[in-house]
Amino acid sequence: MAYGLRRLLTVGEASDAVVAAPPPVAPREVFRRFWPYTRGGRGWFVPVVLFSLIGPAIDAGEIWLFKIVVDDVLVPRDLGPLLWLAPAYLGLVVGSGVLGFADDVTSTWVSERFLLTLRSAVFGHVQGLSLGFFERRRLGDVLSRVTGDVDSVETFLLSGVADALYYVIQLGVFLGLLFYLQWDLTLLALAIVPMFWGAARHFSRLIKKASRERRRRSGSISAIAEETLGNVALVQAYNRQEWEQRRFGAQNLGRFHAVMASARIHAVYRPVVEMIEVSGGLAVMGLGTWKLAQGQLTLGGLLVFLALIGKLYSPVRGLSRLGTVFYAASASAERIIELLDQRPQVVEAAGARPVGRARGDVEFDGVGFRYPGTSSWALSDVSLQVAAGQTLALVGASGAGKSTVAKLQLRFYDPDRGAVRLDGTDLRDLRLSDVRENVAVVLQETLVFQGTVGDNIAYGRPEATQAQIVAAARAADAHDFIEHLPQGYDTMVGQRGRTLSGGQCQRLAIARAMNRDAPVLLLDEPTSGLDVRSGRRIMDPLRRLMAGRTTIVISHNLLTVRDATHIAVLDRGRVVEYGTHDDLLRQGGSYARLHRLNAASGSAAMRPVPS
Ligand SMILES: Nc1ncnc2c1ncn2[C@@H]1O[C@H](COP(=O)(O)OP(=O)(O)OP(=O)(O)O)[C@@H](O)[C@H]1O
Repeated sequence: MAYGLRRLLTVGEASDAVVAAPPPVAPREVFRRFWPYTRGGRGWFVPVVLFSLIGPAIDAGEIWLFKIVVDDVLVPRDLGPLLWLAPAYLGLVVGSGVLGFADDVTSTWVSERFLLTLRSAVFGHVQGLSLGFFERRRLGDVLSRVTGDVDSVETFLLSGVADALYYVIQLGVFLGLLFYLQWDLTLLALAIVPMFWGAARHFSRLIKKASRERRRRSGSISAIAEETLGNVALVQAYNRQEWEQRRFGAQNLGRFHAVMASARIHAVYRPVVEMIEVSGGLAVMGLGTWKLAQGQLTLGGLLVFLALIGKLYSPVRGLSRLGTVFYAASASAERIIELLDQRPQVVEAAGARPVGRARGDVEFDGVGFRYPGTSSWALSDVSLQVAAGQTLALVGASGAGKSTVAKLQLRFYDPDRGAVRLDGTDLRDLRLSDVRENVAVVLQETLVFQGTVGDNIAYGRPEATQAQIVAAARAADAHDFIEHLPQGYDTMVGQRGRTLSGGQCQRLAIARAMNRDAPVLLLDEPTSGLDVRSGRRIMDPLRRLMAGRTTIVISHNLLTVRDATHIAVLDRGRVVEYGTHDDLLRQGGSYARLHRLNAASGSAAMRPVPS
C-alpha cells in the first residue's frame, strides 16, 4: 500500500529533456528579485488590503444575521424582527457585490500592471544579451519563458500574497467570533490545524517538483516546435517529418507525464484535506450537540458556530493550497531569474566615448579569439589594416574564421587577445551603439522582416524619407523589381523574405545598407547562394555601395576579391597570405594556385582549400 502510494506520487525527471532545469532559488530571493517590478502599482495595494478587511466582516455580518433569524424568528415563530432583518440582509448582499466588483477590478489592474512591466523588462533584457547567448540557447525555450513563465511569477508575488492576506484576515475575524461564541468548541476545532499544515508541507514539495518538470518540458516543446517549423523547408526536403514528430512527441509525452504526476498529487491531497476537515467538524458537532442538550447553547448559536467553522476551514484550506500554488509558481520564477541573471558578454565601458561618424580606418591588431566554452582558437594573432575607403577581401576555407572577423568588427564578441580598432580607438572604449551605427552589413543569409519592402529598406535608418528609400533602391538595382510588385514599396514581404527570390532579397539588403550610409561595410559572402547571373547582376550595385566606404568583404567570388585593395587568406584562424591581388599571384601561394585553377575552369568562384 505504502509502495503503491509512493509510486502514485512519483514525479519522473527524465534526462532527455531538451532544456535543462534552472538552479533552485529560495522564496525570499524570488520576492527580492521581483519586488522592484511592482513599482507603479503599489499605490493600489492599500485599497486591495482594505477590501480584504471588509470582505470577511460582511461575511461575518451575514452569518450573525442568520443566528438572529434562527433564535428570534424561527424558534419563537415571530415574523416581527424580519422587518428589519430582511433589508439589513439585502444591504449586506448589495455591499458585498459592490465590494467584489471593486476588488476584482483593482486586483486585476495591479496584477496585469506588474505583468506588463515584467514582461517588457524580461524581453528588453533578453534583447540586450550578446550574440553568444543566442548561439548557445534554444530560442523556443526563451520564448516560452517570456510568454508562459512570466505569468506564474505574478501569482507568486501579487495574487498569491493578496489571497494569503485575505485568508489571514478571514481567519482572524472568524476565529475572534468563534472564541467569543464558544472558546472550548473553538479550541477543539483548531486541533486539526497542525494536521493541515503537515499535509500541505509534504504535498507542496512534490508539487514543486512536478511543476518544475512541467515547465522544463514546456520549454523543450517550444524549442523543438520553433526549430522544426522555422526550418520547415529543410525538414520536408529531407523527409524528416517523422523524426521531428517523434522528437516533439517525446517532449510532449514528458509534459503529459509531469502534468499527470501533478494531477495525481493534487487528487490525493484533496481527499486527505477533506478527511482532516470532516473529522474536525464531527468532533465539534458532537460536543456542540451535548452542549445544546445541556442548555448551554441555543440552536441558532450552534448552527452559527457550525457555519463559522465551515468558513474557518476555508481560509485554512486556502492557505495550505496556496503553499502548493506558491511552489508551482516558484518553478517558473526560477526560469525567469536564470534568464535575468544572464549578463551580456559584451558590455559598454563606464567612460565609453561617443564616435559620431567615423572616418572608417579599421585595424585588427594581434587578435586572438576563442568562442565561449570552446578550447580551440577561432582566430589567432590576426593583424589586418584597412584604411578609410579601402577594401579588404577575406578568403579561406570553410571554418577558417572569416565570419568571426566580421563578428568582432561588429563587437558581437570581444577578442581574448589583441584589439580591434576603429579610427585608432579600441572598440571597447567606444559606445557600443556608435560602433554599430558606423557599420552596415550585408550577410550571406539575407534577413528580411515581416513588413513592407519600404520598411525593410528603412530598417537601419527609420527616419529615411520615401525619396531616400527609392534612391537607395535605385542604387541597389532593386527599384525596377519593386515597382513590379503588386503594391510597389508597400508590398508586404513575408518573414525571411520567403516571397522574394534570393537575388531580390540580396538587392533589398544592399538597398538597406545603402540607406544606412555607414562608413564601414561588412559583406559576408553576398553572392553566395545566387546563380552566376544573379551573382553578376548584384556586382554593380555592390560596387556602388562600396564606393567611398571601408569594406571588409568575405567572398569566394573572384570578381569581388579582385577589386579589393588587399586580400587576406585565412587558414585555421591565421592570416597565411596578405597583399594585393598581384602580390599574391607573384607569391605563388594558395591564392595563386586557386586563381590558376579558376582561370583554367573559367569560373568566377573560388574557395581556397588548405594546402
Ligand atoms: N558560435 C560559435 N561557437 C563556437 N564555435 C564557433 C561558433 N561560430 C563559429 N565557430 C567556430 O569558429 C571557427 C571559425 O568559424 P567562422 O564561422 O568564422 O568560419 P568561416 O571562415 O566564416 O566559415 P564559412 O566560410 O564556412 O562561413 C570554426 O571552427 C567554427 O566551428
